[in-house]
Formats: sequence, structure tokens, C-alpha cells
Amino acid sequence: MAVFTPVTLDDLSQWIKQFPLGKALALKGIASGIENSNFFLTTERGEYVLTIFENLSFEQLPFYVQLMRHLAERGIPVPAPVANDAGELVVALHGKPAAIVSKLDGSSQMDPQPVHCAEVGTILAKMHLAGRDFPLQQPNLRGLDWWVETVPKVLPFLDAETAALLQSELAFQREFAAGPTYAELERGPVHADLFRNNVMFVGERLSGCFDFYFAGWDTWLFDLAVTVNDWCIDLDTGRLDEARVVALTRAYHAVRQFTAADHAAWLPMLRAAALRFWLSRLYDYHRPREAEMLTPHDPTHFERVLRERIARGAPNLTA
Ligand SMILES: Nc1ncnc2c1ncn2[C@@H]1O[C@H](COP(=O)(O)OP(=O)(O)OP(=O)(O)O)[C@@H](O)[C@H]1O
Ligand SMILES: N[C@@H](CCO)C(=O)O
Repeated sequence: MAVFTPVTLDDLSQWIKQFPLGKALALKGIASGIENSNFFLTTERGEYVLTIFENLSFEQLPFYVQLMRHLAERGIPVPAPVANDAGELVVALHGKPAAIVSKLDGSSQMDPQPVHCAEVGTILAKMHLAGRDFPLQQPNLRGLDWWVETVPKVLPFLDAETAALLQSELAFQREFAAGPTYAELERGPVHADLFRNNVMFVGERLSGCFDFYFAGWDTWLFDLAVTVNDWCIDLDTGRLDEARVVALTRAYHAVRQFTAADHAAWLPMLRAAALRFWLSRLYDYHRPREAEMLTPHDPTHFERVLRERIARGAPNLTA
């Protein structure tokens, strides 16, 4: 379960008074998720989600919660943070940063079809465009610098062939990121973790996306690659399903047209997106963890995805 910091209704009775939400009526821990403690919170004003941030600091959080507010104000269906009477969106609870956000309708679609992928492509492109005038900047904290720093930490746990793949992919990505095509890619605040479990659907209609806590400044194409590498693949083999790739990328392109640099960078970015999650999963798997932490995600899944992209490439971005 994913409640690392227990909270009771009693704990909230005073604390909630700083928010314009009336009394807290019910509180229920949410079992899924591995990063934060999440609760469904019912108040006199309606249904919300209370998050206690286990790893992010008070300094890092404004970027994420302000981004959610910015996007929500522009009509993107993301959780809207609730400000307290002092206008603050992040407030201490049990000594840790906490926030209350609106609860989204719907449930995850874990067996997506092209129709769902098209919805995701549309919302991703709208999110990118809506982020263009977002004033705060924070790098993607799981970007290239983090990869360079983290690869040596996991190498000792890998056999020689796997270690060689990790090192050669990192070298490839460093070279690509230093080149002219990468420099031309458009960038801005991106979600960077828009997996199936972070999007809600009501039937075939996308009702919202959440979990912005890996968001950061990066290329729009990297965000698209992260999304395609989860939504449009066969989970057993890591292979891309062309019908879903076409549905997602066409819908994206209908809102935000691809550039020549996007076309040229598509395969390298799909590889970068696979490397990013292979590496974070390796790191989570091998680092010493606190007793109550959950079973980590399987790193070999994204190793397979990376090997697939290198061996088989990807369909061209729809023009
Ligand atoms: N605003 C929201 N509206 C409705 N449900 C939400 C909302 N935020 C979170 N949830 C629910 O809580 C669960 C856990 O949230 P979330 O994925 O943000 O946690 P996390 O610990 O950051 O997880 P991870 O990083 O592993 O995805 C989600 O799967 C979803 O069911
Ligand atoms: N989406 C990440 C988990 C963090 O949200 C993964 O699958 O490794």
C-alpha cells in the first residue's frame, strides 16, 4: 500500500480550517502509487485528493502545483490545487509538504485501443501548447544529467552485456543531445510520466490526467516518446503497435504540427524515453530502500523496450 505517512480525520480537523473546504468528513488511503501518500478526502464542499509528498521538498513543489493550476485554468483536465487562506498551495502536514487537489472522474484504461490513444495524443499536444506561457522553470530532474550521474551507480549490479548496452545507449544519447537536431526541438514544461495509470477515462472519453511530480522542462518530443512507449506497446514484448502509434501521433499532430526536427529525432527520443525508465527502475530496484517501500517496478521491461527500438526502429511520425 502507498500510505507512508498515516493521517486520521482527527489530524485534519484543525488543519483543514485554513482551506475554503468546510469540515473534513471522510478520509481514505489510496493503495496504488509508489511515490507519495495519497488519500481521497471528502469535505463539506466535495471530493478531493490529499497528497503528502514523501520525496519532494518545499522548494521543488511550486513548479508542479503551479503547473497544474496553470493547465487547469486553461481548460486542460488536470487536478486543480486548492489554495489556503494565505494563497499557499503547499502546506506542511505532519512536518511534510502536502497539497489538496480536485478529484478527477473516471478510471484508468489499462488495455488501451486506438480510440483511447487518440484522446491521449490530443490532450498531450494541448498540454504542451497551454504550457508555453508558464513562467516557472525547473529542469526535468530525471533528464540527461541524472542519467549521467546514475548509470555508474547501477553498473555494478549488471552483467557485462547489459552494462555495455546501458553505457552505449548513454553515449548515444549524450552525442545526440549535443547535436543540431536536438537543439531545434521545441521545449517547455512537460509531464514526462504520462503512463496508462496516470490518465482517467469515462468510457472512451479522457476525463483527466494527473501525477505531475516528474514534470519538468524538456522537449515536447521526449514527452510524446514517453507516452507512446507506454500506451502503444505490447507489454509482453515491448513492441510498438502501429495502429495505436498512428492514432496517438496523428491526434497529437492535429493540435501541434510536427517539425522536421521532430521527424529526425523520433527514434532517438523513443530510445531516450526507454532509457530514462530503465535507469530509474534499475536505480529503485538496487538502491537500499526503507522497509515499508513497495515492490519496485520491473526494470527488464524497459530494457526490452530499448532493445526493441534499437533493433526494429519505429513507424515514422505521421505527417
Ligand atoms: N486528482 C486525482 N483524482 C482522482 N484520483 C486520483 C487523483 N490523484 C491521484 N489519484 C488516485 O491515486 C492513485 C495514486 O496517485 P499517483 O499515481 O499520483 O501516486 P504516486 O504515489 O505519485 O504514484 P506513481 O508515481 O507510482 O504513479 C492513482 O492511481 C489514482 O487512482
Ligand atoms: N511511470 C514510472 C513510475 C513512476 O511514476 C514507471 O513506470 O517506472
